[in-house]
Amino acid sequence: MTEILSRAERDEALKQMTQSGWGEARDGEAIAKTFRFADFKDAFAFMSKVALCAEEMNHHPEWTNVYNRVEVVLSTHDAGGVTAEDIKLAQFMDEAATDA
Ligand SMILES: C[C@H](O)[C@H](O)[C@H]1CNC2=NC(N)=NC(=O)C2=N1
Repeated sequence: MTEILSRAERDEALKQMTQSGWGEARDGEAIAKTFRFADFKDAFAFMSKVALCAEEMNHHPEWTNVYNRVEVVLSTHDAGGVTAEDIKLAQFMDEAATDA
């Protein structure tokens, strides 16, 4: 079972990711980011790429899509907080978004 990150570990990971727009959510039990794309097609292409990675990782985002925006919240439900899996998926999302 993936171990939950300590607050210090999570804050350290977040420090690196804050530059790319990730922030704390749910009182530290999740991380969140809103991605904006040129249009719906690009937003959906991003979601399709991430969906395949999430399935591969067996680690899934909570997300909403409105036209060119994708709002994402990541947390490890089984652990009740932020784990390395969330950081790994967040990093994949950042890369997938730049490919859009
Ligand atoms: C049964 C299934 O393996 C688990 O529910 C997986 C699926 N995807 C998941 N996704 C996320 N974000 N957190 C989890 O704890 C999780 N657990």
